[in-house]
Amino acid sequence: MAAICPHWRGHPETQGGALPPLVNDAAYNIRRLRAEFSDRTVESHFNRHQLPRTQAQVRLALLFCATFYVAFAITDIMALGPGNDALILFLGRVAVAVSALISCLMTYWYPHSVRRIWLGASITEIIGMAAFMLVVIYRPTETPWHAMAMSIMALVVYIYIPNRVAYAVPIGVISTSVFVGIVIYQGRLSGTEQLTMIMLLVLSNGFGCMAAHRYALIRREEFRVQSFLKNLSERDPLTGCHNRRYLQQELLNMELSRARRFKLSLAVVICDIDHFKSVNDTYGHPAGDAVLITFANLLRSMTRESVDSVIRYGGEEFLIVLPETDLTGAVQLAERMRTALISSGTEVAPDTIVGVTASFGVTAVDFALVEQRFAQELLVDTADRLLYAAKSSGRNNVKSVEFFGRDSATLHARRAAA
Ligand SMILES: Nc1nc2c(ncn2[C@@H]2O[C@H](COP(=O)(O)OP(=O)(O)OP(=O)(O)O)[C@@H](O)[C@H]2O)c(=O)[nH]1
Repeated sequence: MAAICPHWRGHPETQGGALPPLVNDAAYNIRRLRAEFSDRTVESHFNRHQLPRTQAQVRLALLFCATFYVAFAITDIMALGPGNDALILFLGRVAVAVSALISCLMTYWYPHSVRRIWLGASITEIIGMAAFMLVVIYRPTETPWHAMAMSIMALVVYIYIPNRVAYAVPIGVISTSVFVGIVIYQGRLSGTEQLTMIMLLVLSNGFGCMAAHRYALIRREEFRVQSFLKNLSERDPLTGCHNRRYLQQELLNMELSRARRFKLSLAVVICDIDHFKSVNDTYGHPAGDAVLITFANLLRSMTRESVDSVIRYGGEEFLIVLPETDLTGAVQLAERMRTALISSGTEVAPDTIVGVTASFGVTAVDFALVEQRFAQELLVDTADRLLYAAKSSGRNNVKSVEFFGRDSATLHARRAAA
């Protein structure tokens, strides 16, 4: 039975080692106004990448703000004296602290969710602003101090508490407007004082917005450069496939430990274009390159996006890692690839189509049966030996064997090569 599971998706966090999407101008465009990547996949990749830092920042920022918020209750009591008014303000301040605490706890309860961080931060900010409006209403004689506090709070919302710019800006602007409305309604400031206060608040909001916007852009620019370098070091520039370095340093270890942990099957296919040298010799190196690209595209188009990985293993040799796939499924796939390659061709010059065949070595390990540990190279070596067995027995065919660990692999590979 083929065990290819078309809907398999790794958890976002366990995909930590996964490559970001290929860097191209369109995918990594930043929408200047929103200060976010225009491509949603890239934006969510960016947010996942930032998640641990965002969680740490949000916890520190909210707890720091909540502590100060509650501490300022002393000034309520000093201004209003102990009584119902001070109690109402105190309850408002406690509500902010509770909301901040819950938002911090949410970063532990939902450690993979960026959206919940934004939700928690936004709700705490809104409750904080609402509680502050109560202070403004109950302590109407201290408007200049409130205006100063409002400026600081707006800056905190824009810059200090991590949030989407698209959420922070409306929260900052609306709460500042409500504050100005209350102050004008209270009518304790002269026209000149009101104008001065409004201009100062516009200034702090403007600077806050610009700083938040600039910070969001800078972080995305950094991410774009990092992704570009990661792609350079982990992808083959000709075909866009992963390169051998990525396979050996990250991918195979990650997939093997995942398969071992969940007792799943994992298949490895190595394939190599037959008589590729003669393509180069007959049509030239650029034509050979074009054939390699066709082959790589065919392999990629026949594997599951974000699940399987196609690696350019050598010159004209490709390795495919198929998670949650047993030997039967992998052999079926290799056969489909082999026949698809026969019926495809590459136009290397006007009216010149080059057709090639390929040989395949396939192996799979079922961790429900194999408990012993083995070096990742052993699995790849087994597939490689099967490839050479396929080459020796006339090319354009598929050789396979189940991998049972060190000894059985050698035994089976020898048997298959015989
Ligand atoms: N065009 C092109 N050729 C490459 C590239 N990398 C390796 N090659 C060529 O691939 C060819 C591999 O030749 P061989 O190893 O003899 O294999 P083959 O001719 O395919 O023969 P079999 O594998 O035994 O069927 C060599 O001529 C290399 O120069 C590349 O990036 N582009």
